[in-house]
Amino acid sequence: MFQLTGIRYNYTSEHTLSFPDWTTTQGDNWLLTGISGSGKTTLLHMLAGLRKPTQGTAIVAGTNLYILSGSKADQFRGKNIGLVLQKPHLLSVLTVEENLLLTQYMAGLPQNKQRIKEVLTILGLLDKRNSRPHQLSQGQAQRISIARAVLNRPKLILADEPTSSLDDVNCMRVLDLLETQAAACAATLVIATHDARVKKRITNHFHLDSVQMV
Ligand SMILES: Nc1ncnc2c1ncn2[C@@H]1O[C@H](COP(=O)(O)OP(=O)(O)OP(=O)(O)O)[C@@H](O)[C@H]1O
Repeated sequence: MFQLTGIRYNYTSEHTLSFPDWTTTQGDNWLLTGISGSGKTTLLHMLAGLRKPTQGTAIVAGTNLYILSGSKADQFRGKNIGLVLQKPHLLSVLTVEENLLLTQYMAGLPQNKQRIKEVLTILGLLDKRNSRPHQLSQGQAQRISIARAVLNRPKLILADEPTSSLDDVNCMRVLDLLETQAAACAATLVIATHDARVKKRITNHFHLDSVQMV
């Protein structure tokens, strides 16, 4: 599904992160683990095309990610990659439904309120479609960010510490949602986490050994 080769990232000239190569198959679920500072978030951002590595290539869904730029990169990401970040990053001036319409628009897809209704129904949030982000609980906002990530039926879903601030019940609920929604899209799912509760559930592990500095 994706293939990362020879990836390095420089935050500064003295600070280069070097990542092992990584290949996944469509529909696999993966855990991305490693101690704090080992580069999990940096790697997820590169997989999403939000950061370009200093060296290396990423083929995602058959496309060479880093040769895309501008609106082409945005549209590719919007159609093919669903992102669940630590904080939901919903636009506060828009309602839940408007945030999701924006997700379709950014991907260059036609407005599809029926699909929004379907996803909100699956996630138990249809009654929140006219709410603004500040009117949601933390758990509800987290589920909206999952709704946004799966809305365009991506081929790859990336989640960065999606459960770290959740209690056990909500942790399992979020994992169930991520797994079932990824399966429904036949997407590859990558969850970056420190959370031992998540580690028990997913068998494929990609571990960043230590801070990979060269
Ligand atoms: N904006 C930045 N400028 C300089 N260095 C950075 C920046 N962001 C991250 N780093 C460094 O890059 C390394 C990897 O950071 P990253 O956030 O990817 O790690 P992580 O494994 O996700 O950590 P955590 O588990 O604590 O979230 C760390 O050494 C960090 O200090």
